[in-house]
Amino acid sequence: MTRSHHSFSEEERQGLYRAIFERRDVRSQFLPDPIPTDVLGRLLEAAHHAPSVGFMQPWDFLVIDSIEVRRRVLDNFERENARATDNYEGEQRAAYSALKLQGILDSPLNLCITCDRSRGGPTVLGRNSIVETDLFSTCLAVQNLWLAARAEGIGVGWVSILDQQRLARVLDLPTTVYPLAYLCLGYVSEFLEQPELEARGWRSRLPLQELVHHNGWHQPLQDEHPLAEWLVQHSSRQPTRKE
Ligand SMILES: Cc1cc2c(cc1C)N(C[C@H](O)[C@H](O)[C@H](O)COP(=O)(O)O)c1[nH]c(=O)[nH]c(=O)c1N2
Repeated sequence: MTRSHHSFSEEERQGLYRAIFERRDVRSQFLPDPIPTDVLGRLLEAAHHAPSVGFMQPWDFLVIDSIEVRRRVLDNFERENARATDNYEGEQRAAYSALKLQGILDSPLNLCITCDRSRGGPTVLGRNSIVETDLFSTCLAVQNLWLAARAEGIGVGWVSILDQQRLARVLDLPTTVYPLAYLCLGYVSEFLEQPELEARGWRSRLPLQELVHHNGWHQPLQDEHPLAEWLVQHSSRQPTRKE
C-alpha cells in the first residue's frame, strides 16, 4: 500500500492542524444561541472515541442546561475564586481579579465530563501500575471534544476553580465518580488568535525549542540537531504570535 493510503489529504491535514492551532479556551465571547442537537451529538461522539486505558471508557457526560444547577456551580466558583485571589498581592492581584475565568451562565450549555474510577472492575488492562491512567483517558475525551467543537465553530471553556466535593454533591455523583472537567459550551462572537491569558499579558507561550530534551532531562537538544534547526526556523510561524 502506498503512503497516500495511510495519510490524510493535504486539505484534511490542514483541517486537523487548524482545529489544533485555533482551538481556544473561551469564557468572554459566548453567544446565547443554543447548540443544535446534532452538533452536540457529534461532539459527544468525538469525545467517546478518545483512547482509554484497557478500553475502559471511564467517562460520563452530564449535560447541564438547568439555570438552577448552573447558579449553584457559579456560586461554587465565586467562593473558590475569592480564595484563589488571596494567592496574589498588589498589581498581580488586581490583574488576576480583572480576568474572566468562567462562562457558566453566559454560555447556553454546561457539560461535566466525569471519570468513573471503578468502571471495568478491579483490574483494568494497562492500569496495573499507574492508577491515574483512567483520569488521563478522560482528559483525552475532553480534548477530542474541544477540538471537534472548534471545527463546529463552538467555543469551550474549562472551569476548574471549583470545590470538587461541592460540585460532586450538586451533580449527585456516586462516590466512585470524579468530576474531571466542568465545561462551558456555546457559539462565540470570535475565537481569539492567542490564549486569552496571553492576550491579557498574564503569561505567554514558551519557546518550544527550549522544552525539547535529548535522551534525558539534563541534555538539551543541541543547536546543530536538525530538529533544533527546524524548531528555531518555525518558531516565528506559531499562529499565536501577533506582530
Ligand atoms: C485542566 C485545565 C483547567 C483550566 C483550564 C485549562 C485546562 C487544561 N483553563 C484554560 C486555560 O487557561 C487555557 O487553556 C490556557 O490559558 C491556554 O489557552 P487556550 O486554551 O490555548 O486558549 C481555564 N480557564 C479559565 O478561565 N478558568 C479555569 O478555571 C480554567 N481551568
